[in-house]
Amino acid sequence: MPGKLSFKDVGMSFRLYRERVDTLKEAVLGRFRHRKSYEDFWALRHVSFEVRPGESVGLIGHNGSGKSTLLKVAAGVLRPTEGTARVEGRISPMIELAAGFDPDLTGRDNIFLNGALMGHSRKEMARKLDRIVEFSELGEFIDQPVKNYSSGMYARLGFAIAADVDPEILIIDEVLAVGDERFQAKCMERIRSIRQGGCTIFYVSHTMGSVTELCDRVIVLHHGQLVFDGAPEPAIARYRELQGFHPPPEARTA
Ligand SMILES: Nc1ncnc2c1ncn2[C@@H]1O[C@H](COP(=O)(O)OP(=O)(O)OP(=O)(O)O)[C@@H](O)[C@H]1O
Repeated sequence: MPGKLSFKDVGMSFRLYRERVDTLKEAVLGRFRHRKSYEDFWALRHVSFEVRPGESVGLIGHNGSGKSTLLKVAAGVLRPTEGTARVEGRISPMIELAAGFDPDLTGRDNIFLNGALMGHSRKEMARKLDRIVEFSELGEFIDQPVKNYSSGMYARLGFAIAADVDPEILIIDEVLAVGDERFQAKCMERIRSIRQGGCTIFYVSHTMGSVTELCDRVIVLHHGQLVFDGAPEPAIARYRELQGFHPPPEARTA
């Protein structure tokens, strides 16, 4: 059964601590300023949307617009400060490189660890192991501690696991960006087939071509607010307009 997601008026704030910047001179002159030593920063505010079973939804926005934060709330890694985020179904998050990996364990052991986190028994994971290792193309590195991996190697393993644990909702963050071109193409192929299998997909990317290709619908975040939710083309146009970006005609869908 494909899963679904529902966000109602979700807000996520972080407390940003400031260092006091009063200089000695200011102190001597008695010009103390009483500043707050922290402020609350809303990375997401009033975000509401639904992802229905089997839908493939894209999430785009400028750097720092709140995409990863939204995915972390969806995956239950962060609890929203306001509102409610509901997830129905087994979610397979590929959020940030190395999330969910224990750096001291080998790639192989991390496959079992991630499988367990997803509710799979050791026996089930042992059945999937060869396929995951083969897809990751890590070769003998699979028996090295993952702290020795490059970012591309992390991404390969992360993707290979997430794509093979029979998710009901597959969350894909920008991880593909660090893989080399050939591996990216292989991942896209796998995502297409997972999508055809009816899995619900939530896809974050800065590569508009892949968003257009993979997504039925696209959500645009801008400074933590949801500013558009609709068809891919107008969503991308809105995103570019907000950035004041006008691509040359030949790059419009790239
Ligand atoms: N743990 C945290 N503590 C404080 N601020 C945070 C924390 N996590 C995220 N932020 C801030 O929240 C904002 C949104 O960050 P987020 O990583 O969600 O953006 P993003 O859209 O995924 O960006 P990018 O495209 O660069 O990956 C940023 O200003 C970031 O600095």
